[in-house]
Amino acid sequence: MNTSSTGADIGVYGLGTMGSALALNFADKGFDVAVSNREPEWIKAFLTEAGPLSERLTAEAELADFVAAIARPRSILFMIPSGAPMDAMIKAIRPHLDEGDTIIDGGNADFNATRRRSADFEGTGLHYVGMGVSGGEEGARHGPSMMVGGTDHSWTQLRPMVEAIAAKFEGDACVAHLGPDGAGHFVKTVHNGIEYADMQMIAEVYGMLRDGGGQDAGQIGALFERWQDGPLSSYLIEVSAAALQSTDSKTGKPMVDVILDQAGQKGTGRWTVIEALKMGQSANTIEAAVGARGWSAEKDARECAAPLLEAQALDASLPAEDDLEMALLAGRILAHAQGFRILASASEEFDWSLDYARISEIWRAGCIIRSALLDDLSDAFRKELPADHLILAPAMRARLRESIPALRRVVSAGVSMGVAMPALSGALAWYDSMRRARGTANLIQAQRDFFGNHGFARVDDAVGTDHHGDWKPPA
Ligand SMILES: NC(=O)C1=CN([C@@H]2O[C@H](COP(=O)(O)OP(=O)(O)OC[C@H]3O[C@@H](n4cnc5c(N)ncnc54)[C@H](OP(=O)(O)O)[C@@H]3O)[C@@H](O)[C@H]2O)C=CC1
Ligand SMILES: O=C(CO)[C@H](O)[C@H](O)COP(=O)(O)O
Repeated sequence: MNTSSTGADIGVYGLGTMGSALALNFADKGFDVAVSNREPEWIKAFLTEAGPLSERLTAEAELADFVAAIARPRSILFMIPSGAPMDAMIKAIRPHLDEGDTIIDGGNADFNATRRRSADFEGTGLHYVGMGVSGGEEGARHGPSMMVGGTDHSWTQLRPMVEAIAAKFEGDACVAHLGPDGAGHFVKTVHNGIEYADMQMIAEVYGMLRDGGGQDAGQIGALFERWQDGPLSSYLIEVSAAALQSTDSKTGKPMVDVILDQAGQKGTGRWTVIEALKMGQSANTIEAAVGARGWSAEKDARECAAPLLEAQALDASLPAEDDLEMALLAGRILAHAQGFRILASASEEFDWSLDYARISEIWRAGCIIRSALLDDLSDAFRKELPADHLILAPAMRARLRESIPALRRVVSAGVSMGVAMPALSGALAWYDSMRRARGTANLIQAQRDFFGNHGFARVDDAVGTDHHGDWKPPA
């Protein structure tokens, strides 16, 4: 057991894509890093890749030696698959830890597991941090956005190191302590939900231009590249533009044309939707994006259906490029608003006091959903926000006033042409539901009371919920 206050500043366990990049980032910023990995042969390869930075690295194959190489109180970052592997590693490392040490799970973890593990650590003198990390390999190596959940003790210990390696937006480090236990992993999960929605909406516009407009990948990529200079400027538009303009060296075809149309998913989008539904919320734009990945997986059924089901399309022309751009902007605002609505519900449910302005700020650089919009969102959260709803912020209302007509034209064209736009049309449906003071749930309540005697509140007595209807018998 190491009782010494000397040793590495931090330990990084798991030298895969993210762990190795983060370890090098820490070393680059002048921190001494102890590293280890399940398969020890990767450690040697990693040290070779580190080049001169290896001077700052201490590599240990045995868990006990790895822990002993870190100065106390220790910060030990795990970048491994969450779930069972993380539980097993906690069990294995725990006997080697000392009072004040912190274990950090930097993977994409289910926040429920993070809350459970944090509760297990409570009162033991050990600390558990759930830290969402976004930015992929490049971000991890040169500046990720990080969402930290855990105790103040751990944050004090970690802060100088994570601020040093984080992406910077105009000098501001894109990392924050967002709350206790699962707060950081929850915010990362919702970040990924918004990521799914934004990716899906971009793919829907690609689909309209390809299937409705007959454009090739290069043309669409060039259009997206031009959009980088406007209000849609973002990492996801940038990578989509580059991907569409890439060529497969094997066939000479556009890269995207040789990729099977079945999207993978590791769970964070689905968790966003599940947690939202559990809290009585529906982020339908995010749901549509998760659902669309599910539909994409049904390749055999779609191939079977293609010659059997007709589009029976109506006359419509391809929307103007400006309309497509504005429709995507409206969809992006609405998807973010839905994500922040989920965060607000969770903050209330788990008593986290999440700071939405700060969350927008740490998403402005380093992470996958970074975009010009996020700077406006952080401003909006710091100013007047009627009913705590992002879409009611004056600046967002102005953006929506400009862009909703385009979203209507694009969704109408998609419906007429038979081009599926589940996320964009879902965003519009949400907007139209939210702007209607009197919706249609009065009929749902009538139906419930009619067949199940469930009761309802009256417009002239909204407090009581036990009113029943004077129902006419069915004919
Ligand atoms: N890739 C990305 O863009 C992002 C990934 N993440 C998250 O970061 C974490 C790591 O992802 P990534 O680096 O991409 O994954 P990789 O597959 O590149 O690396 C996985 C690492 O975990 C180790 N590992 C796997 N299973 C176990 C186990 N049962 N016990 C101990 N160690 C194990 C592997 O060790 P070995 O070499 O022995 O196989 C390897 O070091 C994941 O939780 C992921 O969700 C978060 C943000 C972005
Ligand atoms: O966390 C990430 C980015 O923020 C990872 O890239 C994540 O793997 C993306 O999710 P999925 O694999 O489900 O598309």
